[in-house]
Amino acid sequence: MVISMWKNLLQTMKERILQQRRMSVYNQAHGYEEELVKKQLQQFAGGSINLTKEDSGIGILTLNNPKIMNAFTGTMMLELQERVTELENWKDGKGLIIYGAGNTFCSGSDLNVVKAISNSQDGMNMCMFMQNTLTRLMRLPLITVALVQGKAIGGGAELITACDFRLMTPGSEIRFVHKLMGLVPGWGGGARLVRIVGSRAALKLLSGATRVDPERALHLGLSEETLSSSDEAGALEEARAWLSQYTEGPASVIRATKEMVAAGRELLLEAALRTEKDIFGTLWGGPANLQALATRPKHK
Ligand SMILES: CCCC(=O)SCCNC(=O)CCNC(=O)[C@H](O)C(C)(C)COP(=O)(O)OP(=O)(O)OC[C@H]1O[C@@H](n2cnc3c(N)ncnc32)[C@H](O)[C@@H]1OP(=O)(O)O
Repeated sequence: MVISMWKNLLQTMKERILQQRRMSVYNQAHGYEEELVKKQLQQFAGGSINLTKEDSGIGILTLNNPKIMNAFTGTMMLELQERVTELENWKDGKGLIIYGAGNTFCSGSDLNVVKAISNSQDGMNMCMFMQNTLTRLMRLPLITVALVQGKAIGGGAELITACDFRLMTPGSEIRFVHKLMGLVPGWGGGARLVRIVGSRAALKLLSGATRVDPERALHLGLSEETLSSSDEAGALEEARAWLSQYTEGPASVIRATKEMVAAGRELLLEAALRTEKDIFGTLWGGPANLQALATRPKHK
């Protein structure tokens, strides 16, 4: 009995690790040693990443290091990974809002960390760690929204591109300042930005280190809407209401919809079509489908 429970536990852990590896971009085959990277990031402490999971199926992820405009310390990078793992295992989740404490989004990587790991190998390790985490965030079966108040700068601008949607508050700004730091994006924000706004607009925003205000972001399709509130509580409430238009209904259907769109976005057509068929198969004849049929709805 104990042995079989132990075997089941091992099997579950193995499946979870395999699933995370499939979701990630880098593993040992790419010379990426996650445990070593984690040990190094652990040395740069400060701030936190907090997650609350609401009964409505909406999660709220807070970047919390307001003294330095929510810049990412090493431990915040580690905590972000932990929170993403928690969200991957949240089976009732439907949506996620990411925002920054203290009325501003995030000013990228903590410059103290940037200076301390300024050799190429350490930089690449940090880049692979963050790309893995943000890719897993992007692939969550949740509809994700970045609520941009204040500034989203550098790595903060990269983080918002890992969300499905962006909402901005009046006076807020998105800015890829990498060029001014002698860099290009490294957390996957360059590749994702091209897919969101197209290569010409992305090239302008990156090579000009351009300030993007809410009006320009709307015009580029980088933001969905400019909210009317500037204060934290009001903006969060507006973001919740905006997201709830898309998360109403059974979790199984919302999650399947996001997974299908993510496959369409990332895979070649034939693979995306096969994935769509597989996802369809999980819903057809299922509880939400049968209930809808039983109530004979008309979609007037
Ligand atoms: C692949 C990842 C690439 C990266 O993310 S590299 C990092 C890119 N980010 C940056 O270079 C941001 C540098 N900071 C700034 O430009 C300005 O602080 C910023 C964000 C425009 C805000 O300007 P202001 O509104 O005038 O506020 P401020 O400068 O007085 O900042 C308030 C306090 O926050 C600190 N801070 C802001 N961003 C930081 C960061 N990334 N790392 C470390 N500390 C940071 C800033 O030094 C200031 O602290 P203090 O009051 O001087 O002690």
